[in-house]
Amino acid sequence: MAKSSSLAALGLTAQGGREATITDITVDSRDAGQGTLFAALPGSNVHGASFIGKALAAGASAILTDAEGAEIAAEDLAASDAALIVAQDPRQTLAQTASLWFGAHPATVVAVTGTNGKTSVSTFTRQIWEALGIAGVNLGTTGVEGSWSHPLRHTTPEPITLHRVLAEASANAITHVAMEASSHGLDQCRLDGVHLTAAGFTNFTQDHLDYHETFDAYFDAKMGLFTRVLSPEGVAVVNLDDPKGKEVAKICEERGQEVIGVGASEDARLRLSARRFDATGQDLRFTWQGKPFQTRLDLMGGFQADNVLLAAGLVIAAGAAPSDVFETLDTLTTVRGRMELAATRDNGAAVFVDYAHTPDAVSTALQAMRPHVMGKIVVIVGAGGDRDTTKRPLMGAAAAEHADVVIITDDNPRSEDPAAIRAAVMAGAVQAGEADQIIEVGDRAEAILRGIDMLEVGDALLIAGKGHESGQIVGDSVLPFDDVEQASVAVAALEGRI
Ligand SMILES: CC(=O)N[C@H]1[C@@H](OP(=O)(O)OP(=O)(O)OC[C@H]2O[C@@H](n3ccc(=O)[nH]c3=O)[C@H](O)[C@@H]2O)O[C@H](CO)[C@@H](O)[C@@H]1O[C@H](C)C(=O)N[C@@H](C)C(=O)N[C@H](CCC(=O)O)C(=O)O
Ligand SMILES: Nc1ncnc2c1ncn2[C@@H]1O[C@H](COP(=O)(O)OP(=O)(O)OP(=O)(O)O)[C@@H](O)[C@H]1O
Ligand SMILES: N[C@H](CCC[C@H](N)C(=O)O)C(=O)O
Ligand SMILES: [Mg+2]
Repeated sequence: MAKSSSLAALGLTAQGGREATITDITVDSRDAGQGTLFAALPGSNVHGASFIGKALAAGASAILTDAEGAEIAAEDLAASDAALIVAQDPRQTLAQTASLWFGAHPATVVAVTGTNGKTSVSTFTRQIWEALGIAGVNLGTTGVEGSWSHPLRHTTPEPITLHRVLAEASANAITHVAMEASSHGLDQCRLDGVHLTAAGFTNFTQDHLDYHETFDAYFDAKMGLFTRVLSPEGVAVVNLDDPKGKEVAKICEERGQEVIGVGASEDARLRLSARRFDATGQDLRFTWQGKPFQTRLDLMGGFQADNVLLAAGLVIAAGAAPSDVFETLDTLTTVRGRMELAATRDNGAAVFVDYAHTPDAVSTALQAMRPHVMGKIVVIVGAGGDRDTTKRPLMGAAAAEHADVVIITDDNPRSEDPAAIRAAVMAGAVQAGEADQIIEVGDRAEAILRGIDMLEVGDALLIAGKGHESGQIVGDSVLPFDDVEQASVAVAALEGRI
């Protein structure tokens, strides 16, 4: 039977107390039909209210918008008998409505925010649950992954998609979800209808200033996870080693949330006490409420250990026994495209693919490689088009500061001139000027081939920026491109195997 609901059952009150039967919900007038609730949202390009007339013509039975939207579409609305719901923040109302429309979501949902590490932490959280025999998925940049999977367009999907996916996960017997809360998603209240058990904070550095404009606005958007979405009964798991960590913990404590501090900091409840790196990973010693534990991680880079401990904190916050959680840590495997060993030359030199696409991530990833690399480090770096332009020179500078050879290439140029993006990255690299060699190779496949060709015994290459991505966005086209695949093809060609 086709689904339908009254406005009241969706928690909505229309002007004049009008009722309507809702058969579908959409934010896009082009998807509206008979009985649809059309949410006309204020957008970054246009107010969705400009399309109310179209939605009504298609048969929409109710319109959700704000006061501005009601004014924009006043004529169309007056001529229609559709119900009108005017909300102060229609995005937030939509999130609650979508939650009621799609029904129950898995009982345990945790979310993680921070500039870098969200995908990694949510993936490790899911891996720990699986090792504990719990049916869990992670949901974010890499889609829904785990015992049930589903592709996604956004890191944090808009509420209609999000709640549809959560309901489907639930119907597929998934009980636990670890999701990413992007700053765009938080700013647009995309996950406000999700009931969270716990929420995590990784770190705060520069990204997305094109959208948020200031660091303060960007930080406030992220803090919405703790100040708005996670209830006072929820548990906050906070990386205290980040310069903003203590401030985040204070914000959470003021809201009445239990805080599990993680990191090397003295105050951390889950405290990293020592780590030793070797060629294939690292050994960790840590304490939980003062009690010592140790584990082995077959993961490259100190930041991966930070992410693993945050994930362990989230799993504990969601109810698992700490000692059971710690026993699973040596089973964790590399997150796709995050410090992933993509290929090895016959001389032993390693090629890593990593999703570093912020200045901090480029420097973290390169510094993470140092203890594992005896020779020189070569990095291939670029920056995405139609994204924060101010991060480009900073990414170039981070590359030149921490690598011996820098090859500047294209990432996803999108609508921009790739040469201009490369020039901005180059300007930062040249100004930092610490690398022995800085070159520009626009074509990414050629840059990878040249980078791998430079590797001698003991050297390593980092291919930064695109991680798991399987395409390169040039203009409106997505051209097939996979860094891991290109690296193995290049190694095979250079070793004379193809
Ligand atoms: C900047 C941004 O986040 N924009 C999102 C936002 O679009 P918008 O509201 O600004 O769109 P708009 O073009 O102004 O249109 C306004 C409204 O009119 C509606 N419309 C438009 C045309 C029409 O014919 N009929 C109609 O009804 C649109 O559906 C929209 O609701 O709401 C849309 C629907 O929910 C999103 O698809 C869209 O994501 C765009 C595509 C996007 O690329 N977002 C990226 C930047 C993003 O969100 N990224 C983060 C990850 C970032 C990270 O951490 O790395 C993510 O969570 O994925
Ligand atoms: N804890 C961390 N601290 C600093 N850098 C990190 C950390 N974790 C990951 N990174 C860097 O950030 C890159 C992206 O990691 P990840 O995909 O987990 O982050 P994300 O926050 O999900 O990114 P996105 O904003 O694209 O969703 C990694 O490839 C690595 O270079
Ligand atoms: N979630 C990030 C991913 C960036 C990945 C990088 N390859 C790029 O295209 O800039 C964004 O959309 O800004
Ligand atoms: Mg992510």
